[in-house]
Amino acid sequence: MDSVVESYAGDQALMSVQNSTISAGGLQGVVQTLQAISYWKLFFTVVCVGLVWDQISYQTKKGSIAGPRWKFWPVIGPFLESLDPKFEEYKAKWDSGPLSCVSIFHKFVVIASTRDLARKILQGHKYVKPCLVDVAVKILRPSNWVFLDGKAHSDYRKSLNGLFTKSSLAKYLPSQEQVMDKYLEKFVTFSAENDFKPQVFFHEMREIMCALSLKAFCGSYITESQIRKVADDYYLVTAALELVNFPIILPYTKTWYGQKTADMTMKIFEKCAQMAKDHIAAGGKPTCVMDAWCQLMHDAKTKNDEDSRLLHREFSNREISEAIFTFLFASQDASSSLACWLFQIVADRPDVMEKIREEQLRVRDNDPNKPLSLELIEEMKYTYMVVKETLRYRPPVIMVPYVVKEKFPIAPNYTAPKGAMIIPTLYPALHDPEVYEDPEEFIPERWVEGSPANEAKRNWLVFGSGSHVCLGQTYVMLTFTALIGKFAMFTDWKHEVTPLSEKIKVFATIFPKDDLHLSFRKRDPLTGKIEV
Ligand code: HEM
Repeated sequence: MDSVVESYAGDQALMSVQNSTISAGGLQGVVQTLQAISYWKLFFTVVCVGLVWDQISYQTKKGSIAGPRWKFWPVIGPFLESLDPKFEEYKAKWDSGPLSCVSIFHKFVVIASTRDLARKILQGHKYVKPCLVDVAVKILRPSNWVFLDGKAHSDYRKSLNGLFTKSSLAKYLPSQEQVMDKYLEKFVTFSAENDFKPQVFFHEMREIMCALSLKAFCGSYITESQIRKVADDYYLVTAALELVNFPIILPYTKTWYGQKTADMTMKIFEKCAQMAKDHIAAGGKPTCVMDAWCQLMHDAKTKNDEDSRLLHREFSNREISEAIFTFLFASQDASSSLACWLFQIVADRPDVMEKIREEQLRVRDNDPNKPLSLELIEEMKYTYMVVKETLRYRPPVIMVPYVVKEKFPIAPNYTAPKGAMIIPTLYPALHDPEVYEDPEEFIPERWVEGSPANEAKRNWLVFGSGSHVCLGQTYVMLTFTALIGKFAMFTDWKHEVTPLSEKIKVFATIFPKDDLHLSFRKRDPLTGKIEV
């Protein structure tokens, strides 16, 4: 970099601009000088000044925190590496210091890798707000609630909280169980078609997650073919919202396909919202998130406390569809990541599988067909701990990008500049050896009540913290405890361990690098007999 700066700095153009400006002593002199220099000289002068400015700006913002001494690649910074992010590179960055930085194009990025700094950012809503890629506004639409900040955001959030309470979630379980039963069969059939030889299950895991969410959100208002269409196309939205993407939507590009898929999905949701309104208006009982929302609006009419007043207005079908789309957006990648690791980890540990199976039958009094209910899931203490430990061991979301709204004195020796991206990392806190003994080991029992892990609430950053903490966290714990329990009872699945199984691939969230090779067979839950 030094040589680049020096070679441009040596260019006579810069010198001649300065000298003649001073001697002419006025505007006329400047104009004459500019006329005298060639376009090439002017061009190189501008480039040169830009490069020097880029380095100075980087140095000023970096201050004393860890990070490259200079921007090795002028202007672009480590842009090319960011196109193919590697977990090991992220980890090296976290290990380089509690606060570190990089600069990509004009974006200055601060990374916080200790528990306390991560929490400080997540809870620092006075200084920061969530940062989505530029194109997200177009895909999720500018009117979407996720772009609200401060009081407007917290009021809107309050009106949504009622959709994810335990009592509301209990009402979505019957339709979710239907999806689980369907996919039990589907995974076995898919495996049979490949002679039960292990095959990539990454896409199947994404599909079941999408189907489970859509059923919980839209209940019976969404048809099977609509579920299939959204599940098939949803990856186009993930690809469109990758951290590095072209901010203008041009036809037939990734972002264009992403926007088309989002519009198609929101259209479906709008129709479902009207059906939910009609159902509740006719005195029907809520069975999905949309119903629950309409019921809350309906019930609020006769109440006048502060929270009910937030629901006094009629949320339009379009508004409901946009919010439900954000739930799908927030859930799809993280849930697929959890599903992949959970099925891999349990298959690789027969003792864990055995304990889950034993518990599943015990809590059902040996009736494997006992329907799912909130009370039943709450008895599945061991299975719950397996889900929780998977989330700690392989947290789906490793970093949460925020943007600095106003100068943020994050540490005694460092103030993050306005406009910078600031990223609290969640992984290091969840692998902190001071809190989790043998953090690289998978130990579900570490979560028993009263244990050091359970008491260390400040380290539990899997779902974030503060005003944007995950809205779906209870949903995640209940759904996954129920899901892995049912699969353990009714199927026997084998995982083919490859050299890449334990390696981490970053694709928005984290996945096994070999895309998960599995095979499922039917199993009799009472005798343990496996169908061949
Ligand atoms: C394993 C699954 C999941 C993980 C690990 C996860 C994790 C997270 C994290 C880390 C955040 C950012 C929190 C912060 O900034 O402090 C978040 C936000 C959010 N999550 Fe989740 N999530 C998961 C599933 C879900 C599901 C299933 C839903 C919906 C049903 C959901 C809805 C949301 C929403 C709406 C937000 C934004 C909240 C706001 O801005 O107020 N998430 N999640």
